[in-house]
Amino acid sequence: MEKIIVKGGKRLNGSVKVEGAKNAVLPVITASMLASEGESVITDVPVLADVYTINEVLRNMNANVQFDNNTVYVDTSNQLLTEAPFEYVRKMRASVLVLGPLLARYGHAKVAMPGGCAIGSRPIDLHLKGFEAMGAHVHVGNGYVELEAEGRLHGAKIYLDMPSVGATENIMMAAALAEGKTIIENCAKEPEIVDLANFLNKMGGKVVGAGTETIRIEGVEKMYGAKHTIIPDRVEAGTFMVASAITGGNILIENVESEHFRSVISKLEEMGVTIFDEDEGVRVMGPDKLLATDIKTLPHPGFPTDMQSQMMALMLNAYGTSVITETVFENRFMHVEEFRRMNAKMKIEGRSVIIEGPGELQGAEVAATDLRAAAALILAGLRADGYTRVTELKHLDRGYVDFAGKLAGLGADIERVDENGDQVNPFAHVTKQPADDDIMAELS
Ligand SMILES: CC(=O)N[C@H]1[C@@H](OP(=O)(O)OP(=O)(O)OC[C@H]2O[C@@H](n3ccc(=O)[nH]c3=O)[C@H](O)[C@@H]2O)O[C@H](CO)[C@@H](O)[C@@H]1O
Ligand SMILES: C=C(OP(=O)(O)O)C(=O)O
Repeated sequence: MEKIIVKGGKRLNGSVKVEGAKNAVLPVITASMLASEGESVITDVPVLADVYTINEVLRNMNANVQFDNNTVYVDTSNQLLTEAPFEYVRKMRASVLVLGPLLARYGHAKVAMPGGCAIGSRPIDLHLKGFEAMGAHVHVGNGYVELEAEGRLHGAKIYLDMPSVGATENIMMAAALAEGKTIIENCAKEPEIVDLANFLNKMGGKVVGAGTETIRIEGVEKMYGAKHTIIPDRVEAGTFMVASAITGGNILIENVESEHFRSVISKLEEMGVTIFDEDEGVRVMGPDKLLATDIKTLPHPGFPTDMQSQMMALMLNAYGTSVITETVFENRFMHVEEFRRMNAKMKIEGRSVIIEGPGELQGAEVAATDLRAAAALILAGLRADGYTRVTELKHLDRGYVDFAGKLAGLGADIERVDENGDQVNPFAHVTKQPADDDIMAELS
């Protein structure tokens, strides 16, 4: 079993480049299935396990997909199959994002029903309600959800009970090829939604209002492959900001859109971190003494749930009482038990965690419970006394490209080893690009 071993105590220094956003590239790759003519060329694609998974999903549906040099080429001009089996949805919930494009293009889509996961029950009822409003029949049974429409979907006015990112994306993609106008109210406003809308428009779609709470889509009859560059990953950027803050470091984070994570910047500043824009990126300097603060996770532009566990690692080192309230996912505190193994003093009260800091964090054997928890445990290890060994790295590899290597490049005492203690870098293939099958086998 691979593990990351980190020895605490080094101040980070230098610069690090952020990848394209995982949560933007997954819907963009599925949206490319809307094209019945021409190839889509998607650049700045991060070399992540989730990208390999979504590429495999598309290939299994008969799409022609190549991934080379951070660029994904998708050609879906031939007839596609309309089913995504359990083996993919089990690996990655975002596989449900094939529903909207397939339904719109073929009037049929069948996908294994995603179950709950380590962060919550995560139903897809809002996606399905949206499809129904556009004329689809929904059948759920034998572990699958199957959608059927007679003829073209029709535009509809859809109010989302909550601003779900996935439901907004799936409905936007379905509406892009529907007949007439769709209005999605109370939709998600995340930067990844705007990125998807921009891509749809390049494909010939007519989407306006992305980034606000109402999106209007005028359906078109046909869409075409398009060129698109993925936005920078705001969660990876935020994770490196915490890495600098927790070590009292001084790092430049390159390839960022700081307006995408204002809420994170403002909380870090409250904790005493110095942050400013430079020509090449954002400079982040950690203070000698971190101050406690409170955060409540919310849909964008509120504080992102995907930064909650990393902030917890930081608050464990801050002076005073910090409170984290998680309102987006009902079960995103699995990492608390792992932090306790590192001698963290904290208690869970309902949907909040109360942290008394600063604790004396000690290195320990810990297991990642989801991808952000994996990063958070490594961040805590950067400051803990002695060695922290983090296992279950399959979670980390879903969302971070060579996290240990990038931290080592900033001066951290960190290595990734296999069961024999030999150093490994699962993303060394970034430069050599072996066959995708080898990478899938390596990552599974
Ligand atoms: C691949 C991707 O982009 N993943 C992100 C996406 O996940 P995802 O798109 O799954 O998250 P949603 O915004 O849909 O979920 C938010 C909340 O809405 C609930 N819900 C959602 C859909 C639905 O039909 N019914 C329902 O009740 C969920 O259980 C959750 O409690 O947004 C989350 C919230 O910012 C992020 O943490 C994930 O990293
Ligand atoms: C929860 C996340 O991703 P996913 O929705 O793919 O599980 C995440 O990126 O933190």
